Amino acid sequence: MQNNPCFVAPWRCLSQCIKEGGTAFSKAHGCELWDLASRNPEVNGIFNEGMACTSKIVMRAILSHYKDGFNNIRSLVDAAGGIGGHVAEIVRAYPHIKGINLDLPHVVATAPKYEGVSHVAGNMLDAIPNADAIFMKRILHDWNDESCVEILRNCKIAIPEKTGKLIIADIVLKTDDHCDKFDDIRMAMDLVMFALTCGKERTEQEWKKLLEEGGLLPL
Ligand SMILES: C[S@@+](CC[C@H](N)C(=O)[O-])C[C@H]1O[C@@H](n2cnc3c(N)ncnc32)[C@H](O)[C@@H]1O
Repeated sequence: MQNNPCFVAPWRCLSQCIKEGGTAFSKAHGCELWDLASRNPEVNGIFNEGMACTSKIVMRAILSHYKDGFNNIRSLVDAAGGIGGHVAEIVRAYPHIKGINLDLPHVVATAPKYEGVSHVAGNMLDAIPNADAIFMKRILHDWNDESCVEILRNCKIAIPEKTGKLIIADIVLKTDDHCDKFDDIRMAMDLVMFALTCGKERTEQEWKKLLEEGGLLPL
Protein backbone atom coordinates (compact mmCIF):
# COMPACT_ATOMS: atom_id res chain seq x y z
CA MET A 1 0.00 0.00 0.00
CA GLN A 2 2.68 2.53 1.04
CA ASN A 3 4.49 2.00 -2.29
CA ASN A 4 1.44 2.82 -4.38
CA PRO A 5 1.97 6.18 -6.22
CA CYS A 6 -1.11 7.65 -4.53
CA PHE A 7 0.43 7.06 -1.09
CA VAL A 8 3.99 8.04 -2.14
CA ALA A 9 3.00 11.44 -3.62
CA PRO A 10 2.30 13.17 -0.25
CA TRP A 11 5.84 12.41 0.98
CA ARG A 12 7.13 14.84 -1.69
CA CYS A 13 5.09 17.63 -0.07
CA LEU A 14 6.43 17.41 3.49
CA SER A 15 8.77 20.42 3.28
CA GLN A 16 5.98 22.49 1.66
CA CYS A 17 3.78 21.53 4.65
CA ILE A 18 6.41 22.59 7.14
CA LYS A 19 6.75 26.00 5.44
CA GLU A 20 3.03 26.64 4.76
CA GLY A 21 1.06 24.38 7.14
CA GLY A 22 -1.77 22.19 5.84
CA THR A 23 -1.71 18.46 5.17
CA ALA A 24 0.67 16.73 2.76
CA PHE A 25 -2.05 14.46 1.36
CA SER A 26 -4.28 17.37 0.32
CA LYS A 27 -1.30 19.23 -1.18
CA ALA A 28 -0.58 16.17 -3.33
CA HIS A 29 -4.17 15.27 -4.25
CA GLY A 30 -6.32 18.35 -3.64
CA CYS A 31 -8.41 16.56 -0.97
CA GLU A 32 -8.00 14.43 2.14
CA LEU A 33 -7.46 10.65 2.04
CA TRP A 34 -11.04 9.71 3.05
CA ASP A 35 -12.49 11.97 0.30
CA LEU A 36 -10.22 10.50 -2.36
CA ALA A 37 -11.07 6.94 -1.21
CA SER A 38 -14.79 7.74 -1.46
CA ARG A 39 -14.38 8.77 -5.11
CA ASN A 40 -11.74 6.29 -6.23
CA PRO A 41 -12.63 2.58 -5.74
CA GLU A 42 -9.03 1.49 -6.42
CA VAL A 43 -7.61 3.70 -3.63
CA ASN A 44 -10.50 2.63 -1.37
CA GLY A 45 -9.71 -1.05 -1.99
CA ILE A 46 -5.93 -0.70 -1.54
CA PHE A 47 -6.33 1.23 1.70
CA ASN A 48 -9.00 -1.01 3.23
CA GLU A 49 -7.14 -4.21 2.33
CA GLY A 50 -3.86 -2.72 3.63
CA MET A 51 -5.51 -1.93 6.98
CA ALA A 52 -7.18 -5.36 7.21
CA CYS A 53 -3.89 -7.12 6.43
CA THR A 54 -1.71 -5.44 9.09
CA SER A 55 -4.56 -5.69 11.57
CA LYS A 56 -4.38 -9.47 11.67
CA ILE A 57 -1.04 -9.31 13.54
CA VAL A 58 -2.21 -6.62 15.98
CA MET A 59 -5.55 -8.34 16.67
CA ARG A 60 -3.76 -11.56 17.57
CA ALA A 61 -1.75 -9.63 20.21
CA ILE A 62 -4.82 -7.77 21.52
CA LEU A 63 -6.90 -10.95 21.87
CA SER A 64 -4.15 -12.82 23.66
CA HIS A 65 -3.28 -9.99 26.10
CA TYR A 66 -6.60 -8.23 26.79
CA LYS A 67 -8.56 -11.37 27.70
CA ASP A 68 -10.67 -10.21 30.64
CA GLY A 69 -11.30 -6.82 29.08
CA PHE A 70 -13.95 -8.23 26.72
CA ASN A 71 -15.70 -10.48 29.26
CA ASN A 72 -18.36 -8.13 30.63
CA ILE A 73 -19.29 -6.51 27.36
CA ARG A 74 -22.54 -7.46 25.59
CA SER A 75 -22.27 -5.06 22.68
CA LEU A 76 -19.20 -3.46 21.11
CA VAL A 77 -18.83 -0.83 18.38
CA ASP A 78 -15.61 -0.83 16.40
CA ALA A 79 -15.52 2.90 15.59
CA ALA A 80 -13.98 3.43 12.13
CA GLY A 81 -13.40 -0.30 11.97
CA GLY A 82 -12.71 -0.42 8.23
CA ILE A 83 -14.24 -3.47 6.55
CA GLY A 84 -15.01 -5.08 9.91
CA GLY A 85 -12.43 -7.84 10.32
CA HIS A 86 -11.36 -6.78 13.84
CA VAL A 87 -14.76 -6.78 15.46
CA ALA A 88 -15.46 -10.07 13.66
CA GLU A 89 -12.37 -11.58 15.33
CA ILE A 90 -13.42 -10.24 18.74
CA VAL A 91 -16.92 -11.74 18.27
CA ARG A 92 -15.44 -15.06 17.15
CA ALA A 93 -13.40 -15.20 20.38
CA TYR A 94 -16.26 -13.84 22.56
CA PRO A 95 -19.49 -15.04 20.89
CA HIS A 96 -21.68 -13.42 23.59
CA ILE A 97 -20.74 -9.99 22.16
CA LYS A 98 -22.97 -8.30 19.58
CA GLY A 99 -20.52 -6.61 17.18
CA ILE A 100 -21.16 -3.35 15.32
CA ASN A 101 -18.73 -2.09 12.71
CA LEU A 102 -19.00 1.66 12.04
CA ASP A 103 -17.23 3.24 9.08
CA LEU A 104 -17.88 5.66 6.21
CA PRO A 105 -20.47 4.56 3.59
CA HIS A 106 -17.92 3.83 0.81
CA VAL A 107 -15.97 1.52 3.16
CA VAL A 108 -18.97 -0.33 4.62
CA ALA A 109 -20.33 -0.83 1.08
CA THR A 110 -17.36 -3.11 0.31
CA ALA A 111 -17.32 -4.96 3.67
CA PRO A 112 -17.86 -8.74 3.73
CA LYS A 113 -20.63 -10.23 5.91
CA TYR A 114 -19.46 -11.61 9.28
CA GLU A 115 -21.55 -13.68 11.66
CA GLY A 116 -22.53 -11.68 14.75
CA VAL A 117 -21.47 -8.35 13.22
CA SER A 118 -23.69 -5.63 11.75
CA HIS A 119 -22.21 -2.91 9.58
CA VAL A 120 -23.28 0.68 10.12
CA ALA A 121 -22.46 3.42 7.59
CA GLY A 122 -21.94 6.70 9.40
CA ASN A 123 -19.65 9.52 10.46
CA MET A 124 -18.12 9.22 13.94
CA LEU A 125 -17.71 13.02 14.03
CA ASP A 126 -21.53 13.21 14.01
CA ALA A 127 -22.53 10.22 16.15
CA ILE A 128 -21.49 6.72 17.24
CA PRO A 129 -24.06 3.90 17.77
CA ASN A 130 -24.87 3.06 21.40
CA ALA A 131 -23.12 0.04 22.94
CA ASP A 132 -21.59 -1.24 26.20
CA ALA A 133 -18.13 -0.52 24.81
CA ILE A 134 -16.33 1.19 21.95
CA PHE A 135 -13.15 -0.12 20.39
CA MET A 136 -10.94 2.27 18.38
CA LYS A 137 -7.80 0.98 16.77
CA ARG A 138 -5.45 3.30 14.85
CA ILE A 139 -8.10 6.01 14.70
CA LEU A 140 -7.32 8.95 16.95
CA HIS A 141 -3.78 9.19 15.55
CA ASP A 142 -5.40 10.11 12.18
CA TRP A 143 -6.89 13.30 13.63
CA ASN A 144 -5.86 16.66 15.09
CA ASP A 145 -6.66 17.38 18.75
CA GLU A 146 -9.87 19.26 17.98
CA SER A 147 -11.41 16.37 15.99
CA CYS A 148 -10.20 13.80 18.56
CA VAL A 149 -12.09 15.68 21.28
CA GLU A 150 -15.26 15.65 19.11
CA ILE A 151 -14.89 11.89 18.54
CA LEU A 152 -14.26 11.23 22.24
CA ARG A 153 -17.32 13.28 23.23
CA ASN A 154 -19.40 11.16 20.84
CA CYS A 155 -17.93 8.02 22.44
CA LYS A 156 -18.98 9.27 25.85
CA ILE A 157 -22.56 9.83 24.64
CA ALA A 158 -22.70 6.31 23.12
CA ILE A 159 -21.67 4.27 26.18
CA PRO A 160 -23.41 3.83 29.58
CA GLU A 161 -22.34 6.54 32.02
CA LYS A 162 -21.22 4.22 34.87
CA THR A 163 -20.22 0.97 33.19
CA GLY A 164 -19.29 2.09 29.67
CA LYS A 165 -15.85 1.24 28.35
CA LEU A 166 -13.62 2.81 25.69
CA ILE A 167 -10.79 0.63 24.39
CA ILE A 168 -8.14 2.57 22.44
CA ALA A 169 -5.39 0.72 20.58
CA ASP A 170 -2.85 3.29 19.43
CA ILE A 171 0.83 4.19 19.88
CA VAL A 172 2.13 5.96 23.02
CA LEU A 173 5.30 7.98 22.32
CA LYS A 174 8.09 7.88 24.92
CA THR A 175 9.36 11.18 26.25
CA ASP A 176 12.52 10.16 28.14
CA ASP A 177 15.81 8.62 26.98
CA HIS A 178 14.27 5.19 27.21
CA CYS A 179 15.17 3.10 24.12
CA ASP A 180 13.49 -0.09 22.96
CA LYS A 181 12.92 -2.09 19.79
CA PHE A 182 9.73 -0.12 18.98
CA ASP A 183 11.40 3.35 18.79
CA ASP A 184 11.78 3.22 15.01
CA ILE A 185 8.20 2.20 14.35
CA ARG A 186 6.88 4.92 16.69
CA MET A 187 8.83 7.55 14.74
CA ALA A 188 7.90 6.03 11.36
CA MET A 189 4.19 6.01 12.22
CA ASP A 190 4.37 9.64 13.35
CA LEU A 191 5.80 10.52 9.92
CA VAL A 192 3.17 8.41 8.14
CA MET A 193 0.48 10.37 10.00
CA PHE A 194 2.14 13.62 8.88
CA ALA A 195 2.17 12.44 5.25
CA LEU A 196 -1.31 10.92 5.03
CA THR A 197 -3.55 12.58 7.64
CA CYS A 198 -3.92 15.65 9.85
CA GLY A 199 -2.98 13.54 12.90
CA LYS A 200 0.11 12.51 14.84
CA GLU A 201 1.32 10.02 17.44
CA ARG A 202 1.00 11.18 21.06
CA THR A 203 2.75 10.94 24.42
CA GLU A 204 0.96 9.66 27.54
CA GLN A 205 0.51 13.27 28.69
CA GLU A 206 -1.05 14.25 25.35
CA TRP A 207 -3.43 11.25 25.50
CA LYS A 208 -4.45 12.20 29.03
CA LYS A 209 -5.23 15.77 27.95
CA LEU A 210 -7.41 14.54 25.05
CA LEU A 211 -9.31 12.13 27.30
CA GLU A 212 -9.89 14.90 29.86
CA GLU A 213 -11.15 17.30 27.19
CA GLY A 214 -13.37 14.57 25.73
CA GLY A 215 -14.97 14.13 29.17
CA LEU A 216 -13.64 10.59 29.69
CA LEU A 217 -11.21 11.43 32.51
CA PRO A 218 -11.85 13.89 35.35
CA LEU A 219 -10.17 17.27 34.68
C1 LIG B 1 -6.31 4.11 9.68
S1 LIG B 1 -7.86 3.37 9.22
C2 LIG B 1 -8.04 2.23 10.57
C3 LIG B 1 -9.07 1.19 10.32
C4 LIG B 1 -9.15 0.14 11.43
N1 LIG B 1 -9.59 0.68 12.69
C5 LIG B 1 -7.83 -0.57 11.59
O1 LIG B 1 -7.18 -0.49 12.63
O2 LIG B 1 -7.41 -1.23 10.62
C6 LIG B 1 -8.98 4.68 9.56
C7 LIG B 1 -10.45 4.37 9.26
O3 LIG B 1 -11.23 5.50 9.63
C8 LIG B 1 -12.32 5.60 8.73
N2 LIG B 1 -12.89 6.94 8.83
C9 LIG B 1 -12.34 8.11 8.44
N3 LIG B 1 -13.15 9.13 8.75
C10 LIG B 1 -14.25 8.59 9.36
C11 LIG B 1 -15.44 9.15 9.92
N4 LIG B 1 -15.64 10.47 9.92
N5 LIG B 1 -16.35 8.32 10.47
C12 LIG B 1 -16.15 6.97 10.47
N6 LIG B 1 -15.03 6.38 9.97
C13 LIG B 1 -14.09 7.19 9.42
C14 LIG B 1 -11.65 5.29 7.40
O4 LIG B 1 -12.58 4.99 6.39
C15 LIG B 1 -10.75 4.11 7.79
O5 LIG B 1 -11.41 2.89 7.65
